[in-house]
Amino acid sequence: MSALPPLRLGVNIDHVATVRNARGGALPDPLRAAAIAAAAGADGITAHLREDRRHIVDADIDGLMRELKIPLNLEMAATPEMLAIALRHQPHAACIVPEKREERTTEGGLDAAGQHNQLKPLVARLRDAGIRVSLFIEADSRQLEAAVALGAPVVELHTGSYCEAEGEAQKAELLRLQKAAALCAKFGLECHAGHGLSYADVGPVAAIPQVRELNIGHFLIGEAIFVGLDAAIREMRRLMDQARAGIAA
Ligand SMILES: CC(=O)[C@@H](O)[C@H](O)COP(=O)(O)O
Ligand SMILES: NCC(=O)COP(=O)(O)O
Repeated sequence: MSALPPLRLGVNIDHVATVRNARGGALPDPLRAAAIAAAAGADGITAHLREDRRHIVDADIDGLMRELKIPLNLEMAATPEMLAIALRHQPHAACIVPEKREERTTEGGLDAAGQHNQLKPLVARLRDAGIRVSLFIEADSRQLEAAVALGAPVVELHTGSYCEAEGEAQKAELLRLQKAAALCAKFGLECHAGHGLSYADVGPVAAIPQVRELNIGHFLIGEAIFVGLDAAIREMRRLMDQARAGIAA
């Protein structure tokens, strides 16, 4: 197999802000986490400005745009408020994610097919502003076709079901991701993946040749409590590169 394109690691710093907000103070500072992640080899930072600001808040996005030396991928719901914020900040990328106030975390992919009319103008506005638009969707051909119809150049495949499954069920979920990633190449979509990934399950997803970027957060921030953020990121990077080397050989 010819040399694969590099696999980027986006570090999601949401849950540094979760710990900070637990006491309502300024520490731990998500901006410090972003700087450590960049120094540890992260290719980008992902931050999810939720409508309820349960973790990342507007001032965090202001600070990241002011200080970050690597690309920011702003995760956002498809709302007029978030569109205005994205257009004001002009981050490198914006990833449109579904949001429910009562959810503990993202529970599934965006229904790009069912929300075509709502999403079309929003995707166009972001693209016209030069922001790389991705849609956080299920590994499903109908959603991939919808992403093409919407003019989104990138999709991020939801890996939550894969991470939660075990045994034969996890193999089936991995096959779903592999097939969707192959369809991305056929459709001309750049393929990313994320949600729930850990050391234990990142390898097979990193080994999908069409996947160009993984966005990983919760596990890394949790691991950082025990080994430090730099070491956690470097180990994730090592596992990703090891998996990638295995298919490039
Ligand atoms: C879309 C996704 O899977 C995550 O990037 C998202 O940020 C999860 O939401 P929380 O970070 O609030 O758990
Ligand atoms: N889009 C996925 C992401 O940014 C991180 O998800 P998680 O690793 O925090 O579950």
